[in-house]
Amino acid sequence: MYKLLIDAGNTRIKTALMDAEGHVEPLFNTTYEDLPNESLKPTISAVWLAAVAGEVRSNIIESWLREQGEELKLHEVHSEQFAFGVQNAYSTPENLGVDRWLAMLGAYNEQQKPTVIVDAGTAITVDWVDENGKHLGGWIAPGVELMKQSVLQRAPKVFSDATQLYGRANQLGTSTPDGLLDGCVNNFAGLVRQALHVTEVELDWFDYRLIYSGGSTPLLSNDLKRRGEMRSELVLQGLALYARDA
Ligand SMILES: Nc1ncnc2c1ncn2[C@@H]1O[C@H](COP(=O)(O)OP(=O)(O)OP(=O)(O)O)[C@@H](O)[C@H]1O
Ligand SMILES: CC(C)(CO)[C@@H](O)C(=O)NCCC(=O)O
Ligand SMILES: [K+]
Repeated sequence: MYKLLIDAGNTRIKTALMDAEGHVEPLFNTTYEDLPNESLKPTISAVWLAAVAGEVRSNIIESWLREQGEELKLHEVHSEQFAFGVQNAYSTPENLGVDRWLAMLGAYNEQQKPTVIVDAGTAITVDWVDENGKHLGGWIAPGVELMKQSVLQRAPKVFSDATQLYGRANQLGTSTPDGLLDGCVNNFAGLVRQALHVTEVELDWFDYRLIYSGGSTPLLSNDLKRRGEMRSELVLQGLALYARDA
């Protein structure tokens, strides 16, 4: 029997299976539209869900689970004030996105070190956790795709019939579409550099862990990528802590 872990983001759904020994294996990563094409083969005993995308999208997942036939017990995880060694910085802890919460739990339970987590998906979030598991706070900024869309919506002369899919770090655009795509990617890169600046100059951390996750991470320049680890499955690792504990 396996436990099914589900990280339901605003764009994508990422899943993993946890076996009886507590080992976690990735299962699938898909969109809400394509979820009906997925089916559960192994026998599942229960489901652990982290959902940030609201009721409509949670309903899509719940109805998909019902279609899988078995009577599955669904455990929805929410952000807490304190769990698995991590102390939430929010005075209203449940307001913190459960994806951010679980990524911090996943990271801190691997290594009790000062940690910076950058998750670049629909939105870009940055969170800081110190060596005692204290969440110091974080940032929420628009994701790279959202930045592009927000300019397109409000500036009629900016268009985007780009020949390339993504912008380029450290490059200068010489057309409207390239300027827009490159501008958005470099805005993301600038946010990461600012996060490192705050970490090193304001917090005075020097030996710290930098973790990246999310679909836009490949857009960062190599020098920034080299400074961190790519760990897009950390939310699932956080869910696994709850699933193992049950
Ligand atoms: N190969 C890629 N290269 C660059 N950007 C990408 C790539 N794949 C996806 N993206 C971008 O990543 C962002 C969303 O990431 P993705 O689709 O992986 O969801 P996610 O990171 O799981 O986000 P969420 O958790 O919000 O669902 C979008 O801006 C998308 O354009
Ligand atoms: C910021 C996102 C959208 C990132 O996925 C998610 O974590 C969320 O909806 N958070 C709620 C608000 C907060 O974290 O303060
Ligand atoms: K996410």
